[in-house]
Amino acid sequence: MTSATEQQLDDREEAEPVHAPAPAEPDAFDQDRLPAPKNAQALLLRSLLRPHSRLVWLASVLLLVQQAAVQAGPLLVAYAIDNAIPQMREGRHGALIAVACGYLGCGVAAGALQRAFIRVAALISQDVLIELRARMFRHAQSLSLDFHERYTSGRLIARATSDVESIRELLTDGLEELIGVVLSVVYISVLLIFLDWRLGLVTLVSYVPLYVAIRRFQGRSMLAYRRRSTAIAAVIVKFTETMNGIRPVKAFRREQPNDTSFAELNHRHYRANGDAILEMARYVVTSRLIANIAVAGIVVWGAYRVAGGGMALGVLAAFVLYLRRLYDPIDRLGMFLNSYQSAAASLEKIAGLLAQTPTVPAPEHPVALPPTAQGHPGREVVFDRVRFGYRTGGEVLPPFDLRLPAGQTLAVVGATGAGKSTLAKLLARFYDPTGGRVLLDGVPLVDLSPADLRRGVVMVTQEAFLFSGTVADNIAIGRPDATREEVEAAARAIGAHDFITALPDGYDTDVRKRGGRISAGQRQLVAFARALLADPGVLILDEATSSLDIPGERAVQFAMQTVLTGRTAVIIAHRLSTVAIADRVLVMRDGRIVEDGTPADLIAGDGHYAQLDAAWREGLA
Ligand SMILES: Nc1ncnc2c1ncn2[C@@H]1O[C@H](COP(=O)(O)OP(=O)(O)OP(=O)(O)O)[C@@H](O)[C@H]1O
Repeated sequence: MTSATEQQLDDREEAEPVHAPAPAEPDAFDQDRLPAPKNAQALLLRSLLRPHSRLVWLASVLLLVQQAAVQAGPLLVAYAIDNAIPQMREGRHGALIAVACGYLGCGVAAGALQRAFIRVAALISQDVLIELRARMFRHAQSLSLDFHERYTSGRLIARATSDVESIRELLTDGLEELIGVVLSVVYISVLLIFLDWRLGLVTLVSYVPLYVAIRRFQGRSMLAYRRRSTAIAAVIVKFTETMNGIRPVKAFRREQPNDTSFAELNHRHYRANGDAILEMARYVVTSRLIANIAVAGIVVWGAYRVAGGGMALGVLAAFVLYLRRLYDPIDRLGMFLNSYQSAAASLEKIAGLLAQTPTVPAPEHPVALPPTAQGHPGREVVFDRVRFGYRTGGEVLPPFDLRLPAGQTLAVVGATGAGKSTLAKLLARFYDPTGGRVLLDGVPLVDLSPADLRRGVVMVTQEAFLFSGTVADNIAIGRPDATREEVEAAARAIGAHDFITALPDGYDTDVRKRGGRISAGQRQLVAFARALLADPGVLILDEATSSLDIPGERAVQFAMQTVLTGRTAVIIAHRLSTVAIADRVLVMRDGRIVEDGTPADLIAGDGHYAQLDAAWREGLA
């Protein structure tokens, strides 16, 4: 589990001053930006757009033609000044009418094409966003437990909300303008050269300092956006972590310190945002200055040439109109680049997340579990020279062998940190051993299909988590195709039927809306009913450490015995009463099995379990 301390360390890592020089290479340990192959972003984008390739082509053609219609205007003005007006002086109005009709036609066509483009682009962007969210959800669910223990749920929420939102902003607001500006620069440059190559060349020369300014801005603003995106993720992480842990927050009066650390994170986001805006302001000032110098130079030179008869007045007028169209959006280009940078930073993070592969992969060629003996759901479990260490630390379980015959109930006891949960997690295949194999009825767990594995082994965790939905839905998670009768039968067998029917809507009570009414003991009963319905061959119970009242304790004990009947079971036991019902007890210390025997045998000895038992009994007395 990611402890609060680990989280704070992560937060502190992210809390570097914003103005500190950014590292040249992204830090691989900065978990907000997971390492990904270099072209992961491009591949992701391509894979998202591929199903819409026809629409992408259609949108491109619409935009190309629309820009051509838009850019025809100044050419028509030049024609009107240099040809239509002289013809009017001779009493011929045809050319002017043709120009006016052409201007109007281009305007109407540009509008209609833009409308069509917006509709097509909206179709593409909506589909891309839906697919992206679905992929992230699917992928995050498929990733193994060790990923989720390192990458907090707050970070995942940040990916699915603020990062997807910045991509949405680009797709729905910025992309059309960005491509429009690029297209208009290309069209206008060609037209300017066509109108007057000398002045056209001067315009092209002005692109050099503009290009330098844009590149500079892009580099700096990318860093600013990365910082901003990391900062907003930290804000979301802090927010979700605090609200998820609202009970300990209240119990330990953490409100004030939380306010302080949240304010720091919030302020960090504020500063990162400020940096991005400042970069934008610098760029706008520089690009305007360059544009104004270029326009002034071209107008002066153009005026001399018109005065000297080397250039038509209409051509100069068209030139000035085009220059306005060229340089005006260059300011806005910074803004669009900003939204592009922000989306690129987000896409980078999402691509990093999607590039993660499960460390506990499903087998390519699954092996089927053999059927169990008639009327006997239990399966044999074998740990064969198994050893294990978490990725982030040393060896937790040195090599060991363990065989559980089908139907045996094993209680695992030991001090905190002894390795009990780790052993259970290996059996549930939340992790794969670093060495050796875990076998279920002779089949290695790594060879079982996910469906067979979940039918074979079920783990009931301490917190007995309830999902939003009704009580019946929560029980049916054990077997989604179960009928209401089967759900009720499981609840009855566990002894949960009476309390469930006493709830306001019985089995249809929404556990989230009325979650407060379901006590810790009752939650455990629901979790047992769920496990009973799932009917696994092997059941792992991580017994809750919190003690219940005596009737609650009895109810849970009864339910536990019901659910264990005939199954192979591993119970991480914290109560004497639980160990007493086990066929066998395993005592663990520092990852090693130090005692193994029946409860009676171990009590009769003078080992660790005998001492533990004596202490328990003393406590009870
Ligand atoms: N996700 C993890 N990453 C790294 N180390 C871990 C992780 N989970 C547990 N550990 C370490 O592995 C060792 C065994 O932990 P484990 O949770 O299996 O003990 P336990 O006996 O179940 O303890 P408890 O009774 O407190 O739950 C401990 O040293 C613990 O710090």
